Amino acid sequence: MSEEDVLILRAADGAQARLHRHGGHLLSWIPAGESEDRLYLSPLSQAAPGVAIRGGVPVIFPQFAGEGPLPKHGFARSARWSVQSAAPASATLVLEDNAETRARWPQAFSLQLQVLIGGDTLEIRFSVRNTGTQAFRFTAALHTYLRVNEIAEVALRGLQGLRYRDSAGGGIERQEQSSAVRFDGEVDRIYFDAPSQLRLRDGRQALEVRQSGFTDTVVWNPGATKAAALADLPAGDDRRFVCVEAACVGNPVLLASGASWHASQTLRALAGGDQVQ
Ligand SMILES: O=P(O)(O)OC[C@H]1O[C@@H](O)[C@H](O)[C@@H](O)[C@@H]1O
Repeated sequence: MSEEDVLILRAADGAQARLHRHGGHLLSWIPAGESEDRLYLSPLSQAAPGVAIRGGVPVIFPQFAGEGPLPKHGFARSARWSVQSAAPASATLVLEDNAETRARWPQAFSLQLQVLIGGDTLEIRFSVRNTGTQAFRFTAALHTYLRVNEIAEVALRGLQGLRYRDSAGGGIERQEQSSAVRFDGEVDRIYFDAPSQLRLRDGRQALEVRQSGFTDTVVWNPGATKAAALADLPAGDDRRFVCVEAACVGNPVLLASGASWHASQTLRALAGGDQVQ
C-alpha cells in the first residue's frame, strides 16, 4: 500500500488511527492506553484501482453486496477519496461523483467520512448529500472488521429476538433466538431494525458497538471454507476478525435532490473482556 496516501491521527491522550485515501478507508484504530489494534487489517491487502482493502472499515456505497446491478458492495470502497481536513485527532475525507462513478451510476453526490478518536472511543460519521436534480436510492454500510483474539471465544450480544436474513443459509429469514451470536463456521446475516448498541466480547477484551442513522446491522465471518477462497486473507486469519457492520439494507434510503443523510458508528473499547457480559 502506498504510504503517501496514508493519514495518521494521534490524539493528545495517545489514541491513534490510520486512514487511506483509497476507499476513504480507516485502516487502524488503537485506543488510548492500549498497544494493539482494535481493527483487523489483512497483511495481504491491496490498495489498487478497483480493488478493496481487506480489513479496517470499507465504506459500502451506493449498493450493499449484490442488492442491485452494480459490482458487489458498490464503488466507494475502491475509489480514490480526497482529504478535506486532517487534524491531530480527526480527519474528513470526501468522495464526489466523477466521470468514473457516473459511468457506473448516473447520480450526483457528495460523500463525507469523518473519523474522530480520543480516549477509548472511535467515532465514524458518514454522510451522503444528493447534489443532483433528481432523487436517488442507495444502500450503504460501514463494513467494520473488528480484530479478535480467537473467533471461537467471541460472543456478540444485543441481537436476540431480531429478524434477520441468513445470507449464508440461502437468504431465508429467521429470528435470532440466542442471547449471544457465536461463531462456528460461516456467519453472514443482515439483522433488520437493529438496536443502537451491541457488545462484542472475545475473552480477553470487549467492545461496545453503537450505531445511529443506520437501520440494520450485518454480522459476517467467512468461516474456514469460504476464507480459503479469499486471496487477500492469509490462511487462518478468518479466526482473527468479525465484521459488525452498521448498514442500511432492508429499506434503501431515498434521498431527494439537495437533501443529506447522516449516520454513524461508534466503537468504545472496554477493558477486562472476561468480566463484561
Ligand atoms: O469479499 P467482499 O466483497 O469484501 O465481501 C465480504 C462480505 O461482506 C459482507 O457484508 C456480506 O454480507 C458477505 O456476503 C460478503 O461476503
